[in-house]
Amino acid sequence: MRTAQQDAAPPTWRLLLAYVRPHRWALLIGAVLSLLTGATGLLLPLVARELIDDLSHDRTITGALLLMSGLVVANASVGALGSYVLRRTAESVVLGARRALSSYLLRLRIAAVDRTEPGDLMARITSDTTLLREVTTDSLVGLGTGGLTLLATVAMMGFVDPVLLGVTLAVILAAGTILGVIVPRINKASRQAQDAVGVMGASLERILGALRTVKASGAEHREEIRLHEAAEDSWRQSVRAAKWTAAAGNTAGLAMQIAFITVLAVGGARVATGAVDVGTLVAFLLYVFYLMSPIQQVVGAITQYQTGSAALARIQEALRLPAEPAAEPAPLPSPGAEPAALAFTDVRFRYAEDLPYVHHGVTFEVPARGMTAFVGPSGAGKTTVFSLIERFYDPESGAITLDGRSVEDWELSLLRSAIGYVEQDAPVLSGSLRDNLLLGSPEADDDALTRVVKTTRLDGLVARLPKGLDTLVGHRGTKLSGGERQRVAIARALLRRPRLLLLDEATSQLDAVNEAALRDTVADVARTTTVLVVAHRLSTVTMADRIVVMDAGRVRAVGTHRELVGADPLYAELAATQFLATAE
Ligand SMILES: Nc1ncnc2c1ncn2[C@@H]1O[C@H](COP(=O)(O)OP(=O)(O)OP(=O)(O)O)[C@@H](O)[C@H]1O
Repeated sequence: MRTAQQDAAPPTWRLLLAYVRPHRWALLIGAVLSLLTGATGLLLPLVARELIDDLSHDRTITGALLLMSGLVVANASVGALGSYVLRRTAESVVLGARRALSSYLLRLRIAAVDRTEPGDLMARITSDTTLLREVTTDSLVGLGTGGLTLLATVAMMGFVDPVLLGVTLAVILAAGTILGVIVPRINKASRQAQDAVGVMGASLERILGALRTVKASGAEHREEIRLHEAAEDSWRQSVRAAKWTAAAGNTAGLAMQIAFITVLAVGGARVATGAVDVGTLVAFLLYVFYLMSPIQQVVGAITQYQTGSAALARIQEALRLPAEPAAEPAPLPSPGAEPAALAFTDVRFRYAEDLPYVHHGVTFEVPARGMTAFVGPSGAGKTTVFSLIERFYDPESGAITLDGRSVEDWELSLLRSAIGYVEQDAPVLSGSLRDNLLLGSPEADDDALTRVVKTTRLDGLVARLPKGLDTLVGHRGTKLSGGERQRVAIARALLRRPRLLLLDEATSQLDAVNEAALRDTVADVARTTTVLVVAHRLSTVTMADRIVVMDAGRVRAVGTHRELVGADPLYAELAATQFLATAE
């Protein structure tokens, strides 16, 4: 999902600061506590020098010992508190990123979702945001506190013996040059590892979304191989990142050991010539030893930043996908609201620039109230009409008006609240039957619910289910039959009291009794609401007030069943064949 805009994206550190800004005070407190920990540690070598001095001059060491113990205890307790504050803040940063990302993903334009893999988007919310935790604490704070402690330590070393400091810095600079080569490799490998996790998420989503088909097709083994390949790819890249991270850590560790030995040798020589005393050498060596922690912190910060910035880049990519404007949920139409009138005028539309046109200039009018059926061969563009009304996509040219006003001028939430939409495959979400029915109208009262359950003939099902409306329906409603799912979807749409009902009829047949009952329900609804049906059954078509015949992205005829059977050969053929029933 790399986009051309990525090159123009702001630098990662700026993005990271944007996530961190709301928590800056907590972060500052954590950083100050970390610095205090460092400062208490920095005083220890000086106290040690004092102690050795006292010993060599036969002075009492009780004071120095007490000071040392106090510093050690302060170091540990302030360190623990600082660590807690930082980790808590890092979790808050992750929470903020997850909130922002999940809100954004719910607003994504359908066209953007068409171009992405939902599993990959899920990985961005779950796994990539987790990596922000480390980048906040280890990286941002580590770089700040580690860097400051490093500078303070270097200053103390310069104060103790500038010559030995020169020796130490030369070794550190050499190590720094090597690190400059290693660090970009960590970034690249981390990015690829996270991309592979995304691929794995996408594969999982693909399989779990069609597990029955996968099993029925005997495709488990092939799918297993694909999953394993993605997992192994992530492993390979993570191992590569681990290799470079380990190399970076070891380079820092090795540099410190070399510095320690060099300081010991050069310092020993300086003690021998009387340039410095033993206490100074011991204090300096303690500082070299002490230097290890901030250096490792800084190196860790830089390596963690590489992993985190790779994750951050993936998060930002998702946040740059086209989305709908954020809006408060709109109120549902009031009871008895007027039905809506609809018109398409010369609408041209294609799903993407590299795809052929689906609508080549679609024009039709639907007055308020009554039922309009859309018929035509598969792929004629009937469902696309509904998608354009809902503004899941916008046409390239032409006009779509609802109540005489272009749908583009409607506030999106208001437009959608006026419409009830039943998709062809009638999706049912996991949760209870009640949750599903109330999805679009959470405020509907029990009376309305009971009425709708009755009109959609779900009452028999509710009575049969162990917990009635509160029975869980399983992932994607797998515990319901196809016909039941369809009726749930219709009930859900009706509960919204839509001014325009879009019904994409399932191609599968309902049983005769339920089909007749639903037909009556839809006919009933059409008396007070504008109903548009993509019809696959002759029984539906014959009761429509008007039929729009579509073919290859154009409207070729509009009329009643009787008119069209005689006037339009395609309709006559469809009526005779596809609808599988005899004309009245
Ligand atoms: N999201 C999409 N992205 C790209 N092309 C799409 C998309 N949805 C549909 N199409 C294409 O647009 C054309 C019209 O699809 P549409 O679903 O509107 O047809 P339909 O008349 O409703 O067909 P059916 O009766 O089979 O449901 C088809 O060729 C289809 O492949």
